[in-house]
Amino acid sequence: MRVVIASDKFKHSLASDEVALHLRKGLQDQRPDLEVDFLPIADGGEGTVNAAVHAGFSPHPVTVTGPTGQPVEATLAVRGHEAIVEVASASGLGCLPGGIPDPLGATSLGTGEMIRQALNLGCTHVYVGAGGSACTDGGAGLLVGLGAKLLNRRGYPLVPGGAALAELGSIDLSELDWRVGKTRFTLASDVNNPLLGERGAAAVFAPQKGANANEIKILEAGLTRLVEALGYQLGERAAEVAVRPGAGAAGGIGFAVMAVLNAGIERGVDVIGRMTGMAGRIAGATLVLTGEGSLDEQSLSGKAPMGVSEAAAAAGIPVAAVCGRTTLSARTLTEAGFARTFALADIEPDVGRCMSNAGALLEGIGRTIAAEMLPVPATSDVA
Ligand SMILES: Nc1ncnc2c1ncn2[C@@H]1O[C@H](COP(=O)(O)OP(=O)(O)O)[C@@H](O)[C@H]1O
Ligand SMILES: O=C(O)[C@@H](CO)OP(=O)(O)O
Repeated sequence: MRVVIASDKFKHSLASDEVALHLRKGLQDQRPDLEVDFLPIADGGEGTVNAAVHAGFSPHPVTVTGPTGQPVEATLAVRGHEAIVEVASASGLGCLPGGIPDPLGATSLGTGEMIRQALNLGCTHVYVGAGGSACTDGGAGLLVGLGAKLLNRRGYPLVPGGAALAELGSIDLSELDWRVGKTRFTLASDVNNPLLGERGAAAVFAPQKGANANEIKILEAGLTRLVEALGYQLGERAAEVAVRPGAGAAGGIGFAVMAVLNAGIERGVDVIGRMTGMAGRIAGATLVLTGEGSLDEQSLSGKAPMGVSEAAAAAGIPVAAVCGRTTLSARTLTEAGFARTFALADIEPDVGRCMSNAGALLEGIGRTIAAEMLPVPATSDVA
């Protein structure tokens, strides 16, 4: 009997492989006979490069400019002519010095620099893994990292960050790295939000980057100006791309890579699922476990647990969700395909203890799942 664990990270408490290890321990405490297959999964955000490396890509360390200007060590995943660039590893919340947010000033420059490194390595298909970013600059920094010139209304180079975009005078794409036009780009997105408006990058994701209500308005004005200024270069295409699903991913990096780099879009979980051979690994299992820190409305719009749930449904295998907390109703969870959902917060209501004690709580859930969701072994299976 085999159980597949394909969980995303629990942000702020456990990485994806830690989640899997604790669940496996709990399952095997209860059922030592159980075979547990660990499938690292991610949705474009944190852990995407790690999952790709598990799938056979080579890690390639690079030093790039972090979200607030300091150097950060990031990692590219490379296999043949394909590269995976993870926004979170160059321009992510985890790259902020001392963890201090900078919602107005944080830049995606390092992600652009990392794409350039991928081009230097001869890669001709670059996946840009979106999610977990610290910035809301519409990918303006990323474009600068690839050679674009952004000038303010007085003709001087624009200050980095989303707030400064309100002062954007013009964008010059003439010195964009020439290899961009010869490269295939795919946005591996964790969300399908548009760039602007109440479902946009600033309104939905800037609060988790430290922005208050007034700062959200400033960032929204900056992103609006970016679309307008790019319109002088790209015509109506700029406004068309801004409303596309995924344009609001990673603080609007989705917009820049689709509008300027002509990227196609795919759900990050589908990209990683394909690379890790998820469908084949799930086939023939008795049960699939997936999850993430917070199972919420955002999860339903294409994050890792949904991709795993769909793959399990296609193979006719039951799937259970394990999460730190969920804001979804029992009915919604069932409709999303989860036979059962286990939330750490239901066992330990104190948030601090729930975060610090996540490993032990997951082991308890693993034991419960083994006892309640797995068929009793035939007597001949028991030693
Ligand atoms: N051990 C835990 N217990 C309760 N909630 C948790 C735990 N770990 C993470 N979370 C919640 O999940 C949130 C992170 O969500 P997650 O789904 O992991 O990432 P993302 O927002 O990138 O999709 C945290 O801010 C926290 O609210
Ligand atoms: O980086 C971001 O702006 C968001 C959306 O892409 O990421 P996450 O889903 O990890 O909150």
